Amino acid sequence: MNKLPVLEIFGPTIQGEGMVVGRKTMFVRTAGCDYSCAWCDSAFTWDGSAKEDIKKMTSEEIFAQLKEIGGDRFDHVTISGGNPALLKNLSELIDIFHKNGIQAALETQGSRWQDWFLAIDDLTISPKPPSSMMKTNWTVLDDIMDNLEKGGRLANTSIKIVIFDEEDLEYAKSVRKRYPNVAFFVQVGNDNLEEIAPNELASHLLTRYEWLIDQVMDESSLNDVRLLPQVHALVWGNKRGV
Ligand SMILES: C[S@@+](CC[C@H](N)C(=O)[O-])C[C@H]1O[C@@H](n2cnc3c(N)ncnc32)[C@H](O)[C@@H]1O
Ligand SMILES: Nc1nc2[nH]cc(C(=O)O)c2c(=O)[nH]1
Ligand code: SF4
Ligand SMILES: [Mg+2]
Repeated sequence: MNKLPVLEIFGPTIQGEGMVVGRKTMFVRTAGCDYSCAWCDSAFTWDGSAKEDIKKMTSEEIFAQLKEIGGDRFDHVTISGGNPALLKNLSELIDIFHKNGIQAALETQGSRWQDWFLAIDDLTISPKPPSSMMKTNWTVLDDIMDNLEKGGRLANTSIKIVIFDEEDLEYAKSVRKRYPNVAFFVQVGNDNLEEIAPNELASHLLTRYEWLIDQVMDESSLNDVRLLPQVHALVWGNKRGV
């Protein structure tokens, strides 16, 4: 029986980021990542600190838990991590969603391809800028975008770049230029993962948002783009499971 490493199942909540921001959704968060971004807001998925909480679950068990906590109050599930693209066998889970009239979204960084990407309804690829300290493998990312285009999935796909500084903006510009036919989002980086007061964080992130808006407004190579903060961070701060 195919089992998946799961760290969190929660919702319904709003999708706080990117292409379907604001949409009511459930979340399934898988364990494990091939990256270790300097500013990862979900480091517990890969740094060992939540090792004891990882549950090996079948697709049926995951769906049963989603129904147990979400009832009939959802029709959309976002799979995030960690990097869910490390898992070969997510087709079964996506099939269960679709058979039950539920759409599937994915959050991944574009470092690995899986054939089941072609079945995802809202696919977010989030390549990592220099501030993350990670290095983009352009060959892999080109292949992913190519496979999605050949599979007729570009309308279901978006690119989302998190921005902390000017160097990240340059990186975003190069990604935009490389993949001009894909919906493109820039997202405010949260550089205060220790803050526990949501209002303090919101006020700080809105200042960062204004800075990002100013930068992008001045940039002719970033015209057909959307800029967003993480809405869940504005509402709930750094709280987990929201
Ligand atoms: C935790 S990651 C999991 C999915 C996948 N590993 C990825 O990075 O795309 C989910 C999203 O949160 C973003 N993210 C992580 N840390 C962040 C931070 N400190 N500020 C803003 N966005 C962040 C990532 O770039 C990604 O788009
Ligand atoms: N509400 C909410 N929206 C999100 N969008 C992407 C998230 C993620 O961690 O992947 C996330 C999350 O953790 N919570
Ligand atoms: S790729 Fe995603 S989960 Fe992995 S370290 Fe970076 S932000 Fe965190
Ligand atoms: Mg998150």
